[in-house]
Amino acid sequence: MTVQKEEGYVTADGRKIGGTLMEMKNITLRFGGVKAITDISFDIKEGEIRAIIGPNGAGKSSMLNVISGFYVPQEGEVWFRGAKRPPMKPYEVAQQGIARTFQNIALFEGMSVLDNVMTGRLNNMKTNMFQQAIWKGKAEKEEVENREVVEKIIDFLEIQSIRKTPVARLPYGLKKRVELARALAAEPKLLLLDEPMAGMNVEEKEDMSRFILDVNDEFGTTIALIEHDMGVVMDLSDRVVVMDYGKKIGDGPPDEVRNNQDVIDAYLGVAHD
Ligand SMILES: Nc1ncnc2c1ncn2[C@@H]1O[C@H](COP(=O)(O)OP(=O)(O)OP(=O)(O)O)[C@@H](O)[C@H]1O
Repeated sequence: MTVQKEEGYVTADGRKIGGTLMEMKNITLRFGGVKAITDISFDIKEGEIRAIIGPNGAGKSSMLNVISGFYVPQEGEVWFRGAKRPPMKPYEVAQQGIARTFQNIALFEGMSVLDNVMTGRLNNMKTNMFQQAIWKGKAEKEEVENREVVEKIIDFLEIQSIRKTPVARLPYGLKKRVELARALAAEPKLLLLDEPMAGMNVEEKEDMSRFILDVNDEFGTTIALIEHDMGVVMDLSDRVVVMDYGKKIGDGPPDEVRNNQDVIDAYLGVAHD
């Protein structure tokens, strides 16, 4: 088991990483007889970019789904912002400040980019539909505030020119960027990215990498991601958890993980499909 440290650290490039934001303690998740995750512990610190990697079927998606509240593990504890999290619905987890993107894009294809990004703010709205109907002023003020946040993110991700375009008409790489914009619109404390580069060409991957780094830098958003592209993972991440057959076989900065013999055997050095 890893030693959990409360304090932060300074990265090789001089960024200050804060204390523990999330802690997974001895998580075990089963689907019937299949153990997708076996007794895994790790933490995510404020402001860091944390990757979860491993061969196909290692349990990465299952772990992301535990973090996002989609699956409740049979054993173990999930701690977030210093408190043990009781079993929660995904929307409650979202309200706590955890947003995510999906492996297969999950946008409203017929709606414009702007409207899609606005849906990311639904959890942040204080007035409900009834209040909006009878209390126009307050709802209008909220709408203006929401618009401001959304426009800032649209500018930041450089998608101003397509804000009125229906998502269905966009190329794949831009759709992925719109999905990132929608997740950011919730102003999350922790952003989960499920294979953000999957299916992208080299140029699209470079763009996405830059945006992920800029989001982390500009908004201070803590990011946890699953990714198959090893080059991307090693370049982007501050620390990496490596899973294989549901178990944790490595945990540390990219250079350390890269030289871990178990990791080389399981994933990096050995062809795996
Ligand atoms: N809903 C489910 N029902 C039953 N078994 C599942 C379910 N989801 C995952 N599994 C099993 O749990 C194990 C881990 O799967 P998971 O999808 O988490 O791995 P992964 O590392 O994300 O894989 P990939 O890289 O291929 O997406 C696999 O053996 C998988 O078949």
